[in-house]
Amino acid sequence: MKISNVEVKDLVNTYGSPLYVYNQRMIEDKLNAFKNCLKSSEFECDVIYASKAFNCKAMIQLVSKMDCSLDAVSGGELYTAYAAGFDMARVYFHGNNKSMDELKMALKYKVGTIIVDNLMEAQLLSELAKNIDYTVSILLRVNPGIEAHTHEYIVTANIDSKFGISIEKKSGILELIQIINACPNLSFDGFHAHIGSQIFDKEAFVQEVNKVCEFVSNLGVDVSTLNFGGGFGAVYTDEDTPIPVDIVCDTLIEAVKCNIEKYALNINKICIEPGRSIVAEAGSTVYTVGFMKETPHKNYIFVDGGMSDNIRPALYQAKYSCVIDGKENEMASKHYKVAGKCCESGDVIIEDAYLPEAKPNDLLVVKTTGAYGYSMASHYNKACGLPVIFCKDGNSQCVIRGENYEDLIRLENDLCA
Ligand SMILES: Cc1ncc(COP(=O)(O)O)c(C=O)c1O
Ligand SMILES: N[C@@H](CCCC[NH3+])C(=O)O
Repeated sequence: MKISNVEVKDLVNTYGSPLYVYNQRMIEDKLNAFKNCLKSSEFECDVIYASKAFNCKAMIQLVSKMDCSLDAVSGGELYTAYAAGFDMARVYFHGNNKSMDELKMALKYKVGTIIVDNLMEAQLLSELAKNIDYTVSILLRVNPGIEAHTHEYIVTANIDSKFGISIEKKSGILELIQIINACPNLSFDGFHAHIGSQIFDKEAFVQEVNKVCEFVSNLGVDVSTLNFGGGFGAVYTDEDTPIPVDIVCDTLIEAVKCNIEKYALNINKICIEPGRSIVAEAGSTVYTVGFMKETPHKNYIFVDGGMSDNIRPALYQAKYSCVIDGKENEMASKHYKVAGKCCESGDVIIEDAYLPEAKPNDLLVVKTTGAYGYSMASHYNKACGLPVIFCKDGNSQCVIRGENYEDLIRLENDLCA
C-alpha cells in the first residue's frame, strides 16, 4: 500500500512503528478546495484552519503556504504558530478561559483577531490592550442555541454551554460591546458561532446563519464580520456521508446572501474554521500486529499503540476502518477486534474489523486518524509519542520525531541538572 506514492513498509523500515502518516497533497488539496469554494463577489471570505485538530509547525507552514488563516486556542498553539513563522495578523485566538498570560502573549505577538468569550474576558482584555500599539479586531462568541451532532441537530439545546454568550442575552452582549469599544485599541467587528463537529446536515449550518443574522439585524450595532466556525465532517467508515466542500461553502454563502438582502445587513467578511475536514482523511496510523488471541466470541489483533495515540474510540465510541498492508485486494474472511497495548479494557481501536487473515508482523493501517489523534494523544503507560511523517509524491519527511524513553523522563531529569 502506498501513501502519496510512498510504500507503507518503506516508511516503517525508515521511521519504525507505530507511525502517524499524512498525505501532504491531500491536506493541500483540502485547504485549496475550501479557499476556492468559499468565494463571493459581495463580501470577503476567510478560511481559518482550526489547528486543534492537528497542530505542529509543519502543518502551520502548510496553512501559510496555502494562504489560509489560523485558529489557535491556547498559549501553546499560539507559541507554535509564532515558532512556525506564521503571520500572526492572520491568527484568530479563541478560548473560554484565556489566562492573563495568554492574552498578554497574544497582544505581544500582535495577533490579528481575538474571539472574546465572556464578559470577564472583555473587561480584562480592555485593560491589557490600553497600551498596545496596534488595533485588535474583536469578535464575540455567541451561542446561537443550535447544537448540531452527526445526523441530527437540536435547536435551542445548548443554553448552558461553557462557550460564548447566549444569543438571547441581548443586554449582556450590548454591555460587552460597549466595554470593547471604549478601548481605543480594540475594534468590535462582529460575531463568532460554532455549532458542533462532524456535522452531516447542511440545514444545521443554514439555521446557524439565519439565527446569527436575525440576531444581528435586531442589535442596532454595526457588524462587519461573521465567523460561522467549523464542524464539517470526514469519512471514517462507509456509514459517514459528509457534505462535499463545494456544497458546504455554497450553502453558507447563499444563506448569508439571503440574510444580507432580507435584513439589509452591512456584512463585508465571513469566515469559517474547518479543522477535522482538512486533516482527518489525510492521516493514517500505521501499527504492527503483535500477539493475537481468540476468546469465545472474539478474534483479537493486538497492535503496538492504542488509546495513547488515538483516544477517540474510547472517548466517543468513534468508529474507524483499516486495511492490512499488502492484503488490500484480498477477500475479507475474518472479524477481528483490534485492541491496543494500554492497560485498560477500553483500549480498543476497532471493535469489528472485517479483514483478510492477519498474522503477527503485518502492518495494519488505520485510516482517517489525521484529526484529534496526535493532538489528543497521551503518555498513558508512559507511551512514547509517535513520529509524524508527511508524504508527498513519492517522498517522505519526518516532521515530528518520535519520543524515546529518555524524552519521557527528561522533565524530571532537568530538575536534577
Ligand atoms: C470554535 C471552534 N472552531 C472550529 C472548530 C473545528 O471544528 P472541526 O474540527 O469539527 O471542523 C472547533 C471544534 O469543534 C471549535 O470549537
Ligand atoms: N475532539 C473532538 C472534536 C472536538 C472539537 C473541538 N471543539 C473529536 O475528536 O471528535
